[in-house]
Amino acid sequence: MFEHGTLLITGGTGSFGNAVLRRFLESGLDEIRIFSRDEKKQDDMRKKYKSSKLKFYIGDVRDHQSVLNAMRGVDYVYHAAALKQVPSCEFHPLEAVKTNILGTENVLEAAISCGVKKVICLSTDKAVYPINAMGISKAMMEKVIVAKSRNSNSTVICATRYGNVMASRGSVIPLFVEQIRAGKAITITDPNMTRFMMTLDDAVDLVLYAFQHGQSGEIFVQKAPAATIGTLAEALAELLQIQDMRIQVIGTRHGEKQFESLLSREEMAAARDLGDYYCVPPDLRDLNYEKFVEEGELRITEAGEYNSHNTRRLDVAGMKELLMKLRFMQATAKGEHMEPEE
Ligand SMILES: O=c1ccn([C@@H]2O[C@H](COP(=O)(O)OP(=O)(O)O[C@H]3O[C@H](CO)[C@H](O)[C@H](O)[C@H]3O)[C@@H](O)[C@H]2O)c(=O)[nH]1
Repeated sequence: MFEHGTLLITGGTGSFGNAVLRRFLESGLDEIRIFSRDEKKQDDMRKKYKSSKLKFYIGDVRDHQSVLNAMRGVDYVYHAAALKQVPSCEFHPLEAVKTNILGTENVLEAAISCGVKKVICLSTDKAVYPINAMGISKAMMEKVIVAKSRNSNSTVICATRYGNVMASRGSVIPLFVEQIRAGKAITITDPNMTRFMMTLDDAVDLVLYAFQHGQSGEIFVQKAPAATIGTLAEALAELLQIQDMRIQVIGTRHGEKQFESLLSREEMAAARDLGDYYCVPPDLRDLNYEKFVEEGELRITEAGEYNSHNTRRLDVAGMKELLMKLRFMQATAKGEHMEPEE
């Protein structure tokens, strides 16, 4: 899709950064810059990809100067750097503010001042009706994105929002597999809890779509099916041919929702349905606030949110089919060991 140019990936050593990089290495880009704090992971990537297109920048999105140094001469930015662990953000909320909110401000300001053409920022369903510090900081990040997009004529700024990425590092699927392999009981929080189920490949498709079609201030949302955790556990047991799987119900963890929402009611009222995706246009009410204070909208009253309880629900067969699209599960079902999806 890119004929030429330079792409900067913040958080480029993480799973999203890596997945996007793999796709973009085959594009016409001249240079791809990986920006992260992690020297060791950068070195691993250098050895793994062995590409002269790749350039590595040590820095932190919290440090404006380090972002600016990496931004000069850049055409496109994929901003994936974030603190994304729910528990750590809960205990250290100001760290989430610094990385997720102020770090994004730094990236966008640097991009605007360096004349970058397009920036795509990564968000999460936990930013919708947020209840934990990670989600709240990502919700604020989205507000910063939309506010910045109002003031920037030359740099297009968009976001993509996802549900859970299946089999990502530290997530429930590799955990259940590990527990099953060790002959332990699997620890289910609540068998009726639902989550959107999405592959990393789907996530990358949405980034490409946003780079191609996004207008400033738009948030692109991946439509996805959902499943209960009980269904997920049953599907895994069938795929791994476990007859007598033991289950321990441990209860809901702190900061955890029974279901996730990908679009709020207000957003659903305004969203464009693009088939596989929704596009939420920016709120362009001007700074006079008149419409905000004095006018309501009936279409908001009539709309309903889009969440993992009311989206298409996978049964055990559907869940198995989706799981088997993952390289991680294909290897696991054959009894091979594979690291979680990167
Ligand atoms: O032992 C467990 C762990 C999880 N779950 C359930 O499995 C689902 C998914 O849990 P994950 O931990 O895989 O994903 P979360 O939705 O909790 O959030 C994860 O993905 C987020 C990114 O969106 C953050 O990275 C976060 O820290 C990380 O835990 C949830 O319903 C959870 O209750 C269990 O049943 N048992």
